[in-house]
Amino acid sequence: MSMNPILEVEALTLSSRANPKLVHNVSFSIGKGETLGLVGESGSGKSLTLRAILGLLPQGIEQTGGQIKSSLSSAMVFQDPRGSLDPLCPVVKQLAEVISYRQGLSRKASHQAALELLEVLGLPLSLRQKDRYPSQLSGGQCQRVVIALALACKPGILLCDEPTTALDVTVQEQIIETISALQQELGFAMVFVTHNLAVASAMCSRLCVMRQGQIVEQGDTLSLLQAPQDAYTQMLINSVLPVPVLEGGEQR
Ligand SMILES: Nc1ncnc2c1ncn2[C@@H]1O[C@H](COP(=O)(O)OP(=O)(O)OP(=O)(O)O)[C@@H](O)[C@H]1O
Repeated sequence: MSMNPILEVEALTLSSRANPKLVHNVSFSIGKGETLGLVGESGSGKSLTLRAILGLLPQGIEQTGGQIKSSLSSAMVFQDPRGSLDPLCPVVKQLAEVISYRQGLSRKASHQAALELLEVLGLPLSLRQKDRYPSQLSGGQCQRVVIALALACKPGILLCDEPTTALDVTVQEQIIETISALQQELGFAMVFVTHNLAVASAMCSRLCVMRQGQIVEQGDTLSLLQAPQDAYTQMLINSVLPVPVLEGGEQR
């Protein structure tokens, strides 16, 4: 648990009619500027936990136990970048509308702020024109826009739900670097969901390992990866494929 938490999730339980323990008794906290990773098998409740923090649970799912205390606002970067954007609205306009709504700026100032934010996110000038739509952007460029949309809310906590899963490996690395650099600059805390333990170890100071709706182990990232206490955590670490040894060469 963090010493001065800005987000405390205490004994969170999320239920649907079919399953009262989709997420069960989940507790963790994060401090200012800290990054906590949620890792674990598919369907273990990572995304639902993020959505509960955001206050946007899917229809049919309810919080039936525990509490979430947060002193700062949250914004979320979803898994599927293209699906997170309105295909019929120009990219700059989508961002300007969020800025206008969240920051109360005029139309002109919001447009200018949107252009600046897209530049910060590394979107080329050609794609920052007024008539550019999401379909004209690559997956990585869409994800940069989605991150810009989240940052337009000036969040104290950025909730990242596998933000690089839909992208190829080189673009994944660029996006991770961009998020890390922005965190350094802006100082937001993150809850970062990933299947990738290498990404988790690079991004997160602490990890929670989830299985079947529960946290089976949590702790400092290095200690947890080097000396996992729970059998499932050990299995998760062992399931990372080693880089094959090339004949006559050393393992890289
Ligand atoms: N809208 C929904 N209605 C009913 N059940 C849902 C809904 N969304 C998720 N669930 C169920 O809740 C459980 C947790 O789902 P969640 O999406 O949080 O898993 P996850 O750990 O994020 O998985 P993944 O890594 O595959 O994204 C799963 O059993 C899933 O089927």
